[in-house]
This record gives sequence, C-alpha cells and structure tokens, in this order.
Amino acid sequence: MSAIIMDGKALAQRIKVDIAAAIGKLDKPVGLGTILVGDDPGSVAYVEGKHRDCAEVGIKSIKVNLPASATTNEVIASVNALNADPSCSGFIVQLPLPVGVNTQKVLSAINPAKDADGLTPNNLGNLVLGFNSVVACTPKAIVALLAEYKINLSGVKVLVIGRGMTVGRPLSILLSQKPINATVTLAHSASKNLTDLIKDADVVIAAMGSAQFIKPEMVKKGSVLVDVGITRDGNQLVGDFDPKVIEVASAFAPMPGGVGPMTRVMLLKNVIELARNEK
Ligand SMILES: NC(=O)C1=CN([C@@H]2O[C@H](COP(=O)(O)OP(=O)(O)OC[C@H]3O[C@@H](n4cnc5c(N)ncnc54)[C@H](OP(=O)(O)O)[C@@H]3O)[C@@H](O)[C@H]2O)C=CC1
Ligand SMILES: Nc1nc(=O)c2c([nH]1)NC[C@@H]1CN(c3ccc(C(=O)N[C@@H](CCC(=O)O)C(=O)O)cc3)C=[N+]21
Repeated sequence: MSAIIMDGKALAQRIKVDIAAAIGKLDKPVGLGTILVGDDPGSVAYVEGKHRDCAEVGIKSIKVNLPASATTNEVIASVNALNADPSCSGFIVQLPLPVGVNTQKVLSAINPAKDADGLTPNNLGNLVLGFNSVVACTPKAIVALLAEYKINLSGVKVLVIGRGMTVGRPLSILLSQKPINATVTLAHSASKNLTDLIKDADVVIAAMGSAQFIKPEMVKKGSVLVDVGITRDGNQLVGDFDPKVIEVASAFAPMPGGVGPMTRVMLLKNVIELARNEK
C-alpha cells in the first residue's frame, strides 16, 4: 500500500486565490499585525512567511519586532498599540515568547475582536463552549485538510499527540465537537501506553516536535496520519513521523508540505473574518 499524500501546499495555493478575490470585494482594507519578540530563526522565518502571504493576497501587514530582552510590560504595550490601531484588523503574537515574558498576561491583553490566532482566553473559552469564535490556525488547517481529502472523522478513533496551546489542546476540543464528532484521545509525554494508543487509532495527528518518533511498524494498517511536529536539523525540517509510514497508512499529511502551508492561509482567513466583523 502507498498512502495518498495530503498536499496542503497545493490546497493552500488554491485557497489563496479565493482569498485574494474576497479581499478585492471587501469595502475596506484588511491589515494583519505580527508581534515578534527576539530573533529565534524559526520564528523569524514564520513571521516573514506571514508577511509574504499578506503581500500576495492584498492584505496590509504591520510588523512589530521587539528584542529578546523585552519585558512583559513592553510586549503588552505593543499589544495595546495594535489593539488601538484602526488599520490593524487582527494580529498575532508569535509563540513561544522568551522565558522572561509572561505569556498568560500577553495573550490576555489581546482584544478578542483582533485575535487572529484564536488564542485569547475569551476565544478559547468560546471554542470550549461551542460558541462562534475565531479558531486557532493550525487546528483549523488540520480540519480543512482532512475535509478536502474526505476523511470521515465522525465516530472515528482519533489520537492527538501533544497538548500544546497552539495545536493539540484546541484541536482535541474542536474534533470532539459537533459536527466533527470524533472520539478523541489526547496523549502527551506522561501517557503510559502511547505505543498501544497509536496502534489502536484510525487517525493519528502528531504535534510533539519529536523527530521521526512514529515508525511504520507502530501504526495501524490503513490509518490516516497527519504530521504537524517540527524539529529543525540544521537547514532541514523533520516531522514526528518516519516518512516510511506511507507504506502502511492510507493517507498521510507530510511535514513539510501538509499542515504548515494550510496554517498560513487559515491565518489570512481569520484576519478577513475579523475585518468583516469590525463595527
Ligand atoms: N506545521 C504547523 O503548521 C505547525 C507546527 N507546529 C509544531 O507542532 C509541535 C507542537 O507545537 P506546540 O503545541 O506549540 O508545542 P508544545 O511544545 O507546546 O507541545 C508539545 C507537546 O508534545 C508533547 N510531547 C513531546 N514529546 C513527546 C513524546 N515523546 N511523547 C508524547 N508527547 C510528547 C508534550 O508533552 P507535555 O505536555 O507532557 O510536555 C507537549 O504536550 C511543535 O513541533 C511545533 O513546531 C506548531 C504549530 C504549527
Ligand atoms: N502565535 C503563534 N501562532 C502560530 O500559528 C504559530 C506560532 N505562534 N508559533 C510557531 C508555530 C509554528 N507555525 C507554523 C506555521 C507555518 C509553517 C509552515 O509554513 N511550514 C511549511 C514549511 C516552512 C519552511 O520550509 O520553513 C511546511 O510545513 O510545509 C510551519 C509552522 C505557526 N505557529
């Protein structure tokens, strides 16, 4: 067996064409802000990618870069400036923040109506309650990619590995809700029987950042696998799955080329949604 490759790069490119058209029809400009603290090469690259995407579809982008030595109050001051900036429809604070900065205080300072990442307590609370809210980009990207490939999740055993704030935790909530209706297991580094959980799952979504942790012999034949985790090895990006899993799986979203490009377009979608909702 050789798995169908879920091509997030191609799908993201198609969605971008629709996004550019939607922006052309809006009666107001759309602006996305980014706040980057420090100069971690991975974070710098992601933020630059977001600004390139904006330029491609006609979204104005606002770049705020702070040194790694910035204090919590200095980061919050930048958050407040974007909260007050009428040209900024929505913005993100690139995570993780340097260790000295209080992530809870920073995320809580973001105006929920400008929360392009869906990571404020207000929007995550709405997600838990099943109320309408801005959904975090990576969970939204994973759901959209699986839907494109008509992967049925209803009543299906889905294992999410990793309970991080940007991926695993919000994803587990989203998948368990109507209309998706998956039977979700959320695993993490304290999970005792992870190998058994992987073997038993119909769908495995790995967001650990543990290079090639999941080998072909660990997964169920015919399962659907989504690689989200990223480990940097020099210039190379390595996912959480050994790429040879394609010999066992029925469908595989690779990293790179799967969820990442979709995450970027979901951010663009979120910021348009925020611009549309502006009063
Ligand atoms: N492709 C994309 O678009 C995106 C990719 N990412 C990548 O996804 C990964 C997750 O991101 P994020 O949630 O922010 O990261 P975090 O570091 O917050 O979370 C990682 C999670 O994985 C768990 N974990 C780590 N190693 C193991 C292991 N060996 N066995 C079981 N669980 C393990 C951790 O467990 P514990 O909680 O117990 O420590 C934690 O819950 C990262 O590699 C990140 O780079 C993130 C966003 C977008
Ligand atoms: N507030 C916040 N929101 C985020 O959404 C957020 C964040 N912080 N911090 C870091 C993670 C990581 N993340 C990625 C986005 C795109 C790719 C992506 O485009 N990946 C390409 C490869 C890119 C390359 O080659 O470098 C791919 O998988 O094909 C990857 C990872 C968003 N994150």
